[in-house]
Amino acid sequence: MSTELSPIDKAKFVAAKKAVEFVEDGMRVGLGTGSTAAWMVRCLGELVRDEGLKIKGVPTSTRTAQLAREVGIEVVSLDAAKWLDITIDGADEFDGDLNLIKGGGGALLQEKIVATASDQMIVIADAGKEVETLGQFPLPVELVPFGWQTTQALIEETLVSLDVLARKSTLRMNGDTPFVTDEGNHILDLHLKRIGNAQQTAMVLNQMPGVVENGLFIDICDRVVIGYGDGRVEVRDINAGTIEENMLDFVESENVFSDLAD
Ligand SMILES: O=C[C@H](O)[C@H](O)[C@H](O)COP(=O)(O)O
Repeated sequence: MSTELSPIDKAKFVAAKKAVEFVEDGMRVGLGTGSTAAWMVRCLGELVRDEGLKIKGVPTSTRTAQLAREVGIEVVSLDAAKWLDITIDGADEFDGDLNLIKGGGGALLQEKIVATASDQMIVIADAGKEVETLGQFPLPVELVPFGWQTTQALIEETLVSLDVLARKSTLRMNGDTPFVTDEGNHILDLHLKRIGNAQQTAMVLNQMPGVVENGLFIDICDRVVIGYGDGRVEVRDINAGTIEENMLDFVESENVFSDLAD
């Protein structure tokens, strides 16, 4: 079974497998969105089914909510949970300070609300997501549909004052129509190449009328679990640096793989 996985999927899987070790019985858990987070939801589902782990999961997208229910996790709303013990989510990029770019899958708004309402946020990622400076991955910005072109023009104008290398932006599409988020908004992807001051960029973007949220997660993530294609995992803590490195076994979770729908 494991030989069917590409090295990148193996890396995502081992990161997810390691991260669920931080989830304890009775916890309220924020469930991220994306291909890496999907592994984590499946691994949690396995613990719920096979080991009787009792958790309440707060999903960050309709996709994740559906998957969580499929694998047997009790799903509750954030308002019902009120506060979360832990959130585990993927990322598009992370830097040495564990600041992130998220939103490649368009779920950044719910993801940021959920992560911010958690005692700790753990990011799971393959090693290729680590960057020296954020910005090679296009920065997603969620916009209300009303007047989005005006908002885009305002953003492009304002980028001139920010420490970024490039300033192109594109509306994310879903075929011939604009992509629509779970909250009914659009996503503008900012092709900045290098974001010199991520905190300032995040603040300036969020002050603009029409902008709902941006994909920069600054000072939110506590730990990153980095997975490698050969099964190695590294746990990096915001305060303590690398706190654990080991190898994980692919075979023990064959039932997680066999559940895979995509
Ligand atoms: O909106 C999507 C999320 O921020 C994802 O967590 C992020 O795009 C990473 O996704 P993946 O694990 O599929 O690379």
